[in-house]
Amino acid sequence: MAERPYDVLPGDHGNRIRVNTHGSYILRIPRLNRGTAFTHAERVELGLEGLLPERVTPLEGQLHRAYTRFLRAGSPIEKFAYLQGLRDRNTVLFYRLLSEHLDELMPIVYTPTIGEAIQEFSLWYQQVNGVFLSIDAPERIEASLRATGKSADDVDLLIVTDSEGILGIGDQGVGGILICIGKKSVYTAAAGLDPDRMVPVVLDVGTNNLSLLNDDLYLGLRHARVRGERYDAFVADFVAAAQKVFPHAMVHWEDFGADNAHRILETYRDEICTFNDDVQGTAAVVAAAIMAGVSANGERLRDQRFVISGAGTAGIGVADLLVDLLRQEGLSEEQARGLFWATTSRGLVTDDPTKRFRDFQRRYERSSVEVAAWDVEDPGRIGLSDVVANVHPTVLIGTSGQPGSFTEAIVTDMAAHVEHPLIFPLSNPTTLAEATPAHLLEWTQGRARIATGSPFAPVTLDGVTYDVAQANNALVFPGLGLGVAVSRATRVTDGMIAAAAQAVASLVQYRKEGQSLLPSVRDLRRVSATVAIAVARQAEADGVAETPLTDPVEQVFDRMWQPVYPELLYGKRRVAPEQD
Ligand SMILES: NC(=O)C1=CN([C@@H]2O[C@H](COP(=O)(O)OP(=O)(O)OC[C@H]3O[C@@H](n4cnc5c(N)ncnc54)[C@H](O)[C@@H]3O)[C@@H](O)[C@H]2O)C=CC1
Ligand SMILES: CC(=O)C(=O)O
Ligand SMILES: [Mg+2]
Repeated sequence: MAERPYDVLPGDHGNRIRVNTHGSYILRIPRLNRGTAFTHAERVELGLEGLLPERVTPLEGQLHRAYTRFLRAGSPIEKFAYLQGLRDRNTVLFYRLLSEHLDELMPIVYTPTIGEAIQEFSLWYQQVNGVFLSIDAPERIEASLRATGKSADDVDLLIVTDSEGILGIGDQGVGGILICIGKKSVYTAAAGLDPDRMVPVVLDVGTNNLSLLNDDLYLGLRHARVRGERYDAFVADFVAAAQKVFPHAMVHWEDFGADNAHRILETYRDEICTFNDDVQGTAAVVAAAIMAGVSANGERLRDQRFVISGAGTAGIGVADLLVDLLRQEGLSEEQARGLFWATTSRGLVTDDPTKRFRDFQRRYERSSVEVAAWDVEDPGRIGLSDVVANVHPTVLIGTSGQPGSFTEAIVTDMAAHVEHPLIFPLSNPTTLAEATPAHLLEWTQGRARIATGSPFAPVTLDGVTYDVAQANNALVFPGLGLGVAVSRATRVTDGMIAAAAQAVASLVQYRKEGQSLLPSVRDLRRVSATVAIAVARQAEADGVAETPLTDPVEQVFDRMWQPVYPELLYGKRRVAPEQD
């Protein structure tokens, strides 16, 4: 292999780098570039004299400038574009800015703004660091992974989408690469995964989005989504190539359509180290919020009745993990499943053979005998209001992408039977939330305990300020990825997902009305480290860890990349950061 422009040397949180190039190239490599922070001595040493304005600005000053520039960018999508440019110019500055203003920048680099950026991908296109794989050229997969210039030990994580179910905005074709890039940013900001050690990948299998197919600017394959055997063979080819080129990398699947999400996870979970964020990451964070809410009510999980509105990728993932946790409370699988009612666009999942429910949904089917006794509006489609009226749920979870579907009538009905209903409108982006926290609190006179998918501002009602928990898988996947990397886990077990949920829940002691059910996004680094330690310990307990855990706290901390300018080793010399 040709000499690489730089090598990250072991130790010092990934911040000792050997530079193998010279001059202006250095400014074009985001991991090496310090822009105006290069001191005069460094500029001489590295051949950068005359390529930068005279005045040196250390990192602190650059942060001030970048933040000022960020604030001046007008709309959220302009802020997104600014940050995208910054990330591609200067890795350290971007991640330092993100870490220092996490709650302000996350909604830009992640949900909700990322949804808009994905929809506008082809118009706003600028080169991105990721891999584009075409179903029409499966023979190129391996070469494309190798074209990243990374070798077997360089990659911890592949973040992969086929873009069929991006957030709640559906099929977005090749633009889905941006969700992988957004997740990558969160992995680094939250858990310190080295940004160089992750590769975003889009599997371009075509799109059924007619607006994209009819858009001259659209950059992906111009044909309908390929399904069936060819699709499965393409995914299998990808997995085989990934195993060959990056044998130690976990494969993170993101935003696949419901069928493929569950099927792919089932196919590969016992074969490779893999994880579906929408199914398992969401499940862990939602379970954590439910555990916090249930214990705030002085109850147990087994005392609850759960209604899942939107029995798709995320909804069924949540139900499956809750069933595992209910079994830990002593219920049988059947008893645990009996506490769930799940709805889809076709209404309540029942054993009605005339309805086309999917296999993974049928695990939660209710018997026709049970519902025959219900008083319902339309027996042909038992909707959410019927379910709530007949079940009196204590927990209502929204993963349907149907904005406003938690109506005032449904919520007041639920709250008429439960002192503190747990109501989680989880759909993203913000515009797709099933209800707003302000409405939920107003309709329940402040009694509802709420968690949302996208961020919402606190709500004040009758003198109480309610912090709204953001039940987003961002509280889980970064720590999970870090725990897997530290332990070099060869599989992601159900136990590791449950451990992640319990780790998040352990960080919340619900003491006063209005408190959030989950730790704040501001605390993401602490949350992720806690999740990582729990996951690594569980990997060891489950016999899937390749690296022994001698001192998990130290091992996790050591592995976390810090956004500071690295020590550059240039030839035989050391180019020290920030000295003039
Ligand atoms: N907060 C978080 O961390 C996460 C939130 N989500 C959100 O959940 C939503 C769904 O995502 P996925 O599960 O990936 O999508 P999906 O397409 O797999 O599932 C959506 C489900 O909603 C059902 N549905 C559609 N209309 C309905 C209606 N009127 N009533 C009841 N059910 C209906 C569909 O039949 C389908 O089963 C999205 O908005 C997504 O952003 C997803 C993953 C993580
Ligand atoms: C958060 C996330 O993964 C989703 O909305 O799909
Ligand atoms: Mg997702």
